[in-house]
Amino acid sequence: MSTNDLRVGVVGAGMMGADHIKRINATIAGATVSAVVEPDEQRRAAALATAPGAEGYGRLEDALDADALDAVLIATPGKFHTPVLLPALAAGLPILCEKPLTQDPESSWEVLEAEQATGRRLIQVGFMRRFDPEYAALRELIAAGSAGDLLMLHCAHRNASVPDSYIQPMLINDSVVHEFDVVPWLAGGSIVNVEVRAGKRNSLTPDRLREPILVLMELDNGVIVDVEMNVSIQFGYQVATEAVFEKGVARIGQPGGLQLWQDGAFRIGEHADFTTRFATAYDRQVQAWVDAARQGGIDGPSAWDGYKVAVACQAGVKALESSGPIAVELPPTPDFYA
Ligand SMILES: NC(=O)c1ccc[n+]([C@@H]2O[C@H](COP(=O)([O-])OP(=O)(O)OC[C@H]3O[C@@H](n4cnc5c(N)ncnc54)[C@H](O)[C@@H]3O)[C@@H](O)[C@H]2O)c1
Ligand SMILES: O[C@H]1[C@H](O)[C@@H](O)[C@H](O)[C@@H](O)[C@H]1O
Repeated sequence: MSTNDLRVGVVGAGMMGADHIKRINATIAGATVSAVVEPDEQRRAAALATAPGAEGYGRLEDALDADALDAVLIATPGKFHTPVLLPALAAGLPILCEKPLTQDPESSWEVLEAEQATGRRLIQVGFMRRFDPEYAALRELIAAGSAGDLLMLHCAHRNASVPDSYIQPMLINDSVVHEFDVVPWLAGGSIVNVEVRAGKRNSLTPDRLREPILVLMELDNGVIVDVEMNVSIQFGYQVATEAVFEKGVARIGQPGGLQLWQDGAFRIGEHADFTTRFATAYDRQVQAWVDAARQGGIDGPSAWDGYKVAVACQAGVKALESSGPIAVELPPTPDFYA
């Protein structure tokens, strides 16, 4: 650790938090994990074993009292983001908050108000797809217009399987949440409505879920988008987009692993889960945040972006339970985020 390093407190040392702790100490320049905040003693001890020099705490407030950190990375489950965001904001610290910002628009609005009260934009939301090189290339192509105007996006979001804790609304709040952020960022418009269609159920889907689903979005610039959301596809993890332009078609997220010709067949390796598919995106996201946090700011999706996604998710969950499109209605952008 260099004395100039940003001292990062990681809150929540489950799957994602443990991954970020390793990333910060092994890959990221200018930062060290100085505090691990995790109520579960076993998980805290396991994380501390990978973070030499870090201190362990059960609550963020205790780490703040000990002046143990300069910035906070939040990796608690979404329903426990607000109780961590509010004290971190009150302490005036830069924050990287894993998606979603919070579970609903009301609590996200409360967080926006708390951030505005600090007078600074301190929250970056972990919509890491914006840092994926392929998404960035597609966004540049769309903005350049060299293939003509963008007309449609076909998105596929496929998980091999999901844990027992994954319930029906999470198809939207935990998974399509990524498309609700990245699609407007790619296509340069706002979501005006969301519709969900559920067709034939996968017999391999856990009993508590009804999927795959098709999520349709209309943007205010006329672009329409479909997302196949699928969490029982078995073969691996695949997040792909096909963009249809006036004069061409572009694809991202195609399998890019080992190519193997054997036994009269041709195979290409595919990802098993998001940790490898988005490894570069997570690294770039955390490095951008550390660089900005060292200057006291953020460099990525803002709390306002998180709020807009919370409104889209609320419409998406309603659409899961009804038929036809549900409007996505946003209040005017507060001056602070304009
Ligand atoms: N960007 C991505 O691709 C991606 C992938 C997976 C998860 N996530 C997000 O990361 C976050 C964590 O997900 P996960 O799968 O690692 O969850 P997890 O359940 O594996 O781990 C969460 C940890 O937080 C701890 N925790 C709960 N409340 C706490 C509190 N108040 N203070 C400190 N620790 C607390 C729990 O004990 C647990 O160890 C979620 O917001 C999730 O949506 C993002
Ligand atoms: O929490 C995870 C994560 O956000 C992944 O990026 C997404 O593909 C999964 O569907 C979701 O369950």
